[in-house]
Amino acid sequence: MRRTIEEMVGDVWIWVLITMVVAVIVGVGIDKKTKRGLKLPPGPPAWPVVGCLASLPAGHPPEVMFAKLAEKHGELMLLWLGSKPYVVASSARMAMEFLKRHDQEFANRPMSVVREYVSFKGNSIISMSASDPKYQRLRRTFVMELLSPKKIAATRDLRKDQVLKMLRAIREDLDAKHEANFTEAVLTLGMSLSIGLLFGRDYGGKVFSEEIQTLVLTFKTMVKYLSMINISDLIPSLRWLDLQGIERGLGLGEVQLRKSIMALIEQKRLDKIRLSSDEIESGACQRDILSKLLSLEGEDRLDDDQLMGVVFALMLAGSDSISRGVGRAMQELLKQPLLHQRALDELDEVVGRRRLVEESDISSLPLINNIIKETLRLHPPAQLLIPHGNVEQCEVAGYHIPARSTVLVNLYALSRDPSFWNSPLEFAPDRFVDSNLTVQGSDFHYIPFGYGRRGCPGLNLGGLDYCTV
Ligand code: HEM
Repeated sequence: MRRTIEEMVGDVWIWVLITMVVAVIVGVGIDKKTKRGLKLPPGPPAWPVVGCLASLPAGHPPEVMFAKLAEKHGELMLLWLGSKPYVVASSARMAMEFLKRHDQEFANRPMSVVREYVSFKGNSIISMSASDPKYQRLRRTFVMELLSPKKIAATRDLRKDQVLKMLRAIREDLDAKHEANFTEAVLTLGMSLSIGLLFGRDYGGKVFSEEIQTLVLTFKTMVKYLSMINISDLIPSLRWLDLQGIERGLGLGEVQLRKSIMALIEQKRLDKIRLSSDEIESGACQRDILSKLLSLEGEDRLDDDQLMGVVFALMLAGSDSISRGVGRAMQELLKQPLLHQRALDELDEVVGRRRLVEESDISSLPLINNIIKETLRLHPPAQLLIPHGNVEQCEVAGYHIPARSTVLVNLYALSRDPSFWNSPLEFAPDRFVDSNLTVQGSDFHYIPFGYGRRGCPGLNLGGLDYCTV
């Protein structure tokens, strides 16, 4: 029997109603069980199902909203967003509790709908569980080999090529149109640095091959979903409705991503078969990250989902952080012509105008180094780090943290804390003169790369990329 659209829509709403009622009952149950006899961190009052969503200060980016709430509720807060517990650390002391003292308990990554798709079902280095032996081996390979200072030094020419290509592109645009889109140029550079590192030097550059162009386009769509708040994450019982249509888009994007990344992986596999024994001997099959990952054997061997997960994670970690940071540094310099001039004078004195900056010059450029440190203080690419998570309920600073909480360390609040920073809102690179603060994170009020077992393995490369650009 044919049913009218009205009847079908009516059915959907009956299901929404039933789901909400069940969720309220379950929500109240969970709420009571979680709160009984436990000292939970302070936070805004929460209603079943929607939690404290209605009382959040609207119209701000999440890090600003959480910093505002922390002024009222304190350095450690528990927010029920929908039916999910979110714990926000807003001070250096609390950052140390989670990232150092309780590092092991909070070294997992909570899953979300979008992360399921972009990690190819939890198979990316960013989202694998910290207790998974495969994650531990992969992370060791990254830190000790792929992103080690020696390996990074070996890829110096690749970075130089990419920067030269960007400068040439800007020059050509200036000559032809008397204007150049610097933001676009830096975005392309961030992407080509990542792609070059992942796939090898032939793949980077201003003009990407067709496969790479498709990959970059799909990548950008998926990144957009990453920054959206998805109702299905906050109220999982409504996931089947996909109210914002996000999961539909993610499904289509994932199919395209798989196609594009697998084509590149297959190409690499073929390239490897064609190499002569001399080339294999000289290490030619391990020059880029993907070739090295394809050469892992035995228990280290990665399956296709894990390879794709790593490719996406590195495109995200490498390209976005660099291009956003460099853009922010330029904006700050344009606002302060005197500081800009001092930076140019330093470059003139140390490098001159006849050659480009070499990576070996960087240690002789104190002001440029401090500009980068200050940019990473005020505009870290991951203002809330990447969410951490715990499996079991545990105690932190005298408070019970519910099992399966999402833990956010708010760098925005840390880097504006007046007990650590004078005039914290000012972009003032000279604050780092005679200071021992380093980006390695020995002081918890300054941890732009995170800290501990989930801290950024690309720290050496990230810093270099900034300086070179
Ligand atoms: C200035 C540039 C960069 C900054 C500021 C930065 C910052 C961060 C931060 C804050 C995290 C999360 C730490 C946590 O959750 O505790 C992270 C994770 C990560 N970063 Fe970076 N990053 C940068 C560049 C890079 C580069 C160039 C790469 C690699 C090519 C990279 C690879 C990664 C990976 C794989 C993770 C996930 C680690 C894990 O979950 O075990 N990053 N980064």
